[in-house]
Amino acid sequence: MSDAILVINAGSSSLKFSLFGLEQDLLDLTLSGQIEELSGHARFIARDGSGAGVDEHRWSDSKPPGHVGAMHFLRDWLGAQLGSTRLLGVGHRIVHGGSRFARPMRVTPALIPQLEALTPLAPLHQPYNLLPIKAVHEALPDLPQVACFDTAFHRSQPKIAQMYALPRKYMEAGVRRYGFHGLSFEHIADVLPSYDERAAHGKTVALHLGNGASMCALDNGRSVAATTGFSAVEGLPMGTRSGSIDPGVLLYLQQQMQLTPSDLEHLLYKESGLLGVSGISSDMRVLLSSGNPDAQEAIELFCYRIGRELGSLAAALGGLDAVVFTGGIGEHAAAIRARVCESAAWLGVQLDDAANRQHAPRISSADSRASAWVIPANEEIAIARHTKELL
Ligand SMILES: Nc1ncnc2c1ncn2[C@@H]1O[C@H](COP(=O)(O)OP(=O)(O)O)[C@@H](O)[C@H]1O
Ligand SMILES: CC(=O)OP(=O)(O)O
Ligand SMILES: [Mg+2]
Repeated sequence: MSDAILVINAGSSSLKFSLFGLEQDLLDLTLSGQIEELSGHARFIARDGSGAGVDEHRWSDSKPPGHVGAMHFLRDWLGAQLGSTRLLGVGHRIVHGGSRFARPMRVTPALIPQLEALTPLAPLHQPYNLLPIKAVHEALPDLPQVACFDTAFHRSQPKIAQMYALPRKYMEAGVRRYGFHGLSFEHIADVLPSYDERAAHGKTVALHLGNGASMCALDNGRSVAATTGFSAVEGLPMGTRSGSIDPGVLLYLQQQMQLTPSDLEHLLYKESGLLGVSGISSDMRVLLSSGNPDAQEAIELFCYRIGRELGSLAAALGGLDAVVFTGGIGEHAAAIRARVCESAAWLGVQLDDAANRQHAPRISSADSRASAWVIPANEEIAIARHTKELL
């Protein structure tokens, strides 16, 4: 009988899983998959450890599974796959750990309401993250579960980087910068020494450019600043999120254009970013292949904001030794990386065009003062490692 750890990454629109075999203390990916667009054109795809497809399924557009249906599907599907494999535990990505949880936590009945209480801080992520924890707890109460927080990696930031200039009572009430995508940045910091010692121990900006997008300043592998703050809306424009916006705009929209708080939430999280500016799609692939001028402007704004944030994070670091691209866009969109690197020429980044087109790990030229890298995102391995350690 073999042992395994299951990792679940439940997002706002997708449910992903990875199964890691555990042999002689080594984690080995044996199965992974995801159900995407849970409330739209829902589809399931599963792959084995080598990346070869093993199964797929589609739901009719009129009957998407939603989060609960997707979980039931996955429970039955995984149940059939596990055979004699013994599950040692389940690790989960939890977007918000608040100011309290700075490291992964073993799930107990007492922890669940504490995590639920953080829902107002991440209304579009936290409830979905908690759903599978509760489902596993109800079905298999003795199976150990571990909660791994996206915010935890950023607790190393100096206090000043975590502050807003509001009266102190608001900071004391939890209104502060938390930072997100921490599991992805932690993975980058973990593997960076095998790519570039100077980047690993120096001043590096990691760019997680996926559907959600953010950047993190790493000094010797520790987060010292990030573009996301109190919520996962701050910072870069994202697939459907606005990114940073003058708070005066929100007051104006409420007071003069009569948007309610829930209208504003929908606008900022679901209707803005690449989708809002292009009017076409939140998907970078669609925008890159579109001749529509609004789509091109959405891309231009995305890259412009990244360029400005890069300058800001380099200032927080006091220099720049390297940039690292990760996430769906960061790993696959050579044209976006080229634009970002071009805007970072003043910081010493010089692209090697051929390497960039091949998504080679090193995409900067040999004489580039700061190096540039493409490293695949792997939040799941970070979660699996924490889960193994806590068990
Ligand atoms: N080959 C590609 N070229 C350009 N963009 C891509 C490519 N593959 C994926 N992307 C983009 O990556 C984004 C999704 O990133 P991903 O990290 O997979 O998302 P999530 O945040 O949901 O995990 C989408 O905007 C998608 O268009
Ligand atoms: C925190 C966040 O933005 O997550 P995601 O990229 O999964 O939406
Ligand atoms: Mg993601």
